[in-house]
Amino acid sequence: MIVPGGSGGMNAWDELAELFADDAGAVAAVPRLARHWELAQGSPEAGRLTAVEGAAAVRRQYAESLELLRLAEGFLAEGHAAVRYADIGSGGGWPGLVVACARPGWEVHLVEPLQKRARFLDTAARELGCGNVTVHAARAEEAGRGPLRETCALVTARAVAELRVVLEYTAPLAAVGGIIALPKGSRLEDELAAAGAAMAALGCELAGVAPMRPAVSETVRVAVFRKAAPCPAAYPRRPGVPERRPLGS
Ligand SMILES: C[S@@+](CC[C@H](N)C(=O)[O-])C[C@H]1O[C@@H](n2cnc3c(N)ncnc32)[C@H](O)[C@@H]1O
Repeated sequence: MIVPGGSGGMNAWDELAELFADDAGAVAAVPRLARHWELAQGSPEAGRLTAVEGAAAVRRQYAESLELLRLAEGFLAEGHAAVRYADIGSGGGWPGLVVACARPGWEVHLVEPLQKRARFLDTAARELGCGNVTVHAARAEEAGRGPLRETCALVTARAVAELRVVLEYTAPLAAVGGIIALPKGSRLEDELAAAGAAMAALGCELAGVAPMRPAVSETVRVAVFRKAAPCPAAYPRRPGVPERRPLGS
């Protein structure tokens, strides 16, 4: 468990490095992640990026992002040294910019429609020396019809929408055979039960549900989908439609 820093003992960033000690990329990224946190807190252009503070932020934002990466990689095909990866609704950069820091060899695309957040992501990526990041100031429904369509080995989205909606945001970007990894809380079973029609329409299969290690989160599990078939041209629907009329509703 990550505990608050303070006088003596390990601070939360040291604890983060220890939690991911077997991931050299994550350990090497920790100083840049700490710098990202400073930038996020001090960014007037990005507005209020996260409600959590201090050591809790290190666990909620950074450990959960790295854990999502760890679990998703378990589902990626062998030989994924260079991966095109997209994060939808990146907000202040969780998990997309965290992954970019931990996997500098990956091509990372952050999709975030709010201009001030997209600007923050772009500035932060440059400040952190993440030359592998492209920020798309666009909605998922737009990005899913652009050059990224069906090209990504991995797509994530954290805290963006309910499952059947976020599948329509993410599935069009995943290559056939690619992985969509979505962290979810206690409503996962209900959301999965409601997502059957969306999965079938979008060419996705449930590959597994992977709980985070308790030291990272007692509650978050990652629903992992494999893109089994090409996404029909009808998806994603026009901006706003997936949320207003979720598939299967
Ligand atoms: C609650 S925030 C989560 C941000 C970040 N993923 C995190 O976990 O801290 C949701 C984000 O999704 C973005 N978002 C909402 N609808 C979207 C859409 N249709 N396409 C892409 N991003 C969207 C919002 O602008 C916002 O930044």
